[in-house]
Amino acid sequence: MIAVMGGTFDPVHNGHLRSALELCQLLGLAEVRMLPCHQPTHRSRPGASSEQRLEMLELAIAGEEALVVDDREILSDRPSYSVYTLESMRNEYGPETGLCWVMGIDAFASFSRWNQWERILKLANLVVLTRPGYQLSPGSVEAQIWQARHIRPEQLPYQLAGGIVPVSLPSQLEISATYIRQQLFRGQSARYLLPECVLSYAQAHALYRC
Ligand SMILES: Nc1ncnc2c1ncn2[C@@H]1O[C@H](COP(=O)(O)OP(=O)(O)OP(=O)(O)O)[C@@H](O)[C@H]1O
Ligand SMILES: O=C(O)c1ccc[n+]([C@@H]2O[C@H](COP(=O)([O-])O)[C@@H](O)[C@H]2O)c1
Repeated sequence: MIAVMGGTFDPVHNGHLRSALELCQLLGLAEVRMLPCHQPTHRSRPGASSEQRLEMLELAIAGEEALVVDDREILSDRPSYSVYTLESMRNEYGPETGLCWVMGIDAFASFSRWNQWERILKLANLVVLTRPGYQLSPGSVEAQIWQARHIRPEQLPYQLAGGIVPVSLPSQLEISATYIRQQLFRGQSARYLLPECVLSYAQAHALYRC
């Protein structure tokens, strides 16, 4: 089974890293693939370039066997639609490999607005990480999809795609890249929210400043 956590990672922080590591342990996976997007279609242009976000991610996970960078979106010159990415992964890993797209429930809350979301569910399972303070709106399309498709983590090895697996990880670190960027814009410290090497990189490259 292949698990991939897509993100803008502008910058990557301990909320992403700790979640990916704990998920890897919880599901008994060899690794989680960390996939930075290149040209986000759903949000404004990131503060750091694709190459800088990729370099920060590489620094952050250096020496951690359970986390692996997947640079396929950055190497591709087209808009970063997850459906294309999952098609590419399906072609690479073949029809018999289970694929899991990992996301926070905040991201899942707008899943019905993703490009070809129904096709995404034909290509992969969704692993949705619960986060304090985030809930699906009752009656929303996402709440209906959730209701219709949720499965338990133990069922994942037998389901190649189409299931939704809610996961509550032990660490629920309420860290966001938005807050980190705000701290740096204000000239305030962002220490302990992200790896020191990533913070040093951001400072050395004058990222997230006015
Ligand atoms: N602290 C966290 N704990 C668990 N999942 C997270 C956390 N922060 C982000 N995620 C999830 O990681 C994925 C990538 O997130 P992203 O790169 O947008 O980070 P972010 O901190 O939410 O950034 P921003 O504040 O810029 O929107 C998304 O699926 C998101 O839900
Ligand atoms: O394909 C889409 O339409 C789509 C819409 C919103 C988000 N995504 C992907 O979801 C991942 C998390 O997005 P974000 O904004 O939380 O960093 C990232 O890999 C995005 O490319 C994808």
